[in-house]
Amino acid sequence: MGAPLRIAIAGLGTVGVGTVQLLQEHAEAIAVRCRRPVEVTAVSARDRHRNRGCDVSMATWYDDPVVMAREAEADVVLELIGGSDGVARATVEAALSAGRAVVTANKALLAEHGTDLARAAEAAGVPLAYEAAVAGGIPIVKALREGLAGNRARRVYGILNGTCNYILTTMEETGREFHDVLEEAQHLGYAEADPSFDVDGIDTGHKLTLLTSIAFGRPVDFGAVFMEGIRHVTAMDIQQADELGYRIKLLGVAEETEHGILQRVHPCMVPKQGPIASVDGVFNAVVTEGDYVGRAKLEGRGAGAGPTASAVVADIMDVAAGRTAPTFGVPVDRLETGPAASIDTHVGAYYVRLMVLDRPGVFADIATALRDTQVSMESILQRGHNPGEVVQVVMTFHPTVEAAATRAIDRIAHIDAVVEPPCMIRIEDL
Ligand SMILES: NC(=O)C1=CN([C@@H]2O[C@H](COP(=O)(O)OP(=O)(O)OC[C@H]3O[C@@H](n4cnc5c(N)ncnc54)[C@H](O)[C@@H]3O)[C@@H](O)[C@H]2O)C=CC1
Ligand SMILES: N[C@@H](CC=O)C(=O)O
Ligand code: NA
Repeated sequence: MGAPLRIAIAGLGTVGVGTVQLLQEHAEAIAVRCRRPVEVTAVSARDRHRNRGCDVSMATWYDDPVVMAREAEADVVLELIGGSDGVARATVEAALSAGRAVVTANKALLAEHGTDLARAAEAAGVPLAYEAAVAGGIPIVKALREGLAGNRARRVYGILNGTCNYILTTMEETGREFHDVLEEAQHLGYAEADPSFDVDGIDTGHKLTLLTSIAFGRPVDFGAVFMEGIRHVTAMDIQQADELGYRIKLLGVAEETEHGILQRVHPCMVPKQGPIASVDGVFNAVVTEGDYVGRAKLEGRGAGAGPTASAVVADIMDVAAGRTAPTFGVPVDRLETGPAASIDTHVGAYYVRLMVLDRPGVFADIATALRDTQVSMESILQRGHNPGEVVQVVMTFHPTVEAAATRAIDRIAHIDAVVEPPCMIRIEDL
């Protein structure tokens, strides 16, 4: 048995406590596999006296995680605080400067500053590990960076936010309202400190940024990600999707196109029989398409204490066993900058729901708008017939370039009888 690997933990919330519990419960098996024990020697959180249901009495307490990262008797610093700047970033930078390995679950931090932090880790000669930051318990970072490393990536996509998938699944199964279900996801420990990061697609954008870097060997480029969340998706849309043979999922998609790498996050209607549609609740799934391997899919819990701790501990065990890899798969100076494609260039089919005054001539106005913008309609259906009242009209467009679809929807939104902004959801054959 080698010398213990000493761990300092910054942040004792959902993920921090889950990690302490896992390390304690599986201490013996972890030591056997790593050929050395793993010991928590230092901890830091906001409130020293809070009962967290886990024992950290063996560790030295630090009020300031940055001081801990600099001074504690530790080989590895776990950053489990969150946030793309402030104390989380300062903690990681202090740890790397002090030559300590870092394990973090913080996708916001890495999506914003990952390239610089990877450079700092390289300069210090220590690993910066983040399996928990992408799709929680699914070992997708390891899979892409190691298991699939021989391939040239074509596309990587998936359900990357447990909170949104939980909300969409529960709304579909129970007909409950969005806000009610969001509160439940927060109680279960799935949501971010600010849940708008979940429901507005930002968290998925952060994770997609990291997947893009690893899969395509690019520096992180969060600014290039198109993001749209799930707030506008209603029970009506979920029901319409069902009737059309689809389910609605919030997806992150990164793909090579003739215009460059396109990174997009938005709700999608996906075929019920496809590989993504059946992934429910807090589960995430990531599908990768490589030139030699073809399609590979990984599925598992994307949020919550247990699954996230599982990924944090896997990273710790890699450090303990001396298994290291460059942060994004290749050294930072080999990451290749290239063009980023705009969402306007995306080609796909579209679902559009309108709320319109039920009166003659509305369909003719819609047809004119589509003719003028060169968009081809696949189907149109009016729900109900109530002259003078508001009724729902659902359309689908044949595959078209997004710029044209957007122009068409904008024209339609300006028709007098259209009383609410149209709801558009992209249809994907994924
Ligand atoms: N909850 C989940 O399912 C998942 C969370 N993550 C990420 O893990 C990280 C932690 O998330 P949670 O555990 O859910 O958050 P949390 O809010 O439950 O815990 C945050 C912890 O950080 C501590 N903290 C905050 N500010 C501090 C400061 N200035 N000094 C010292 N400690 C401070 C808090 O006291 C708390 O113990 C975030 O980056 C999050 O995005 C990643 C995957 C899943
Ligand atoms: N809030 C995130 C937590 C894991 O990354 C989610 O819901 O997926
Ligand atoms: Na993961």
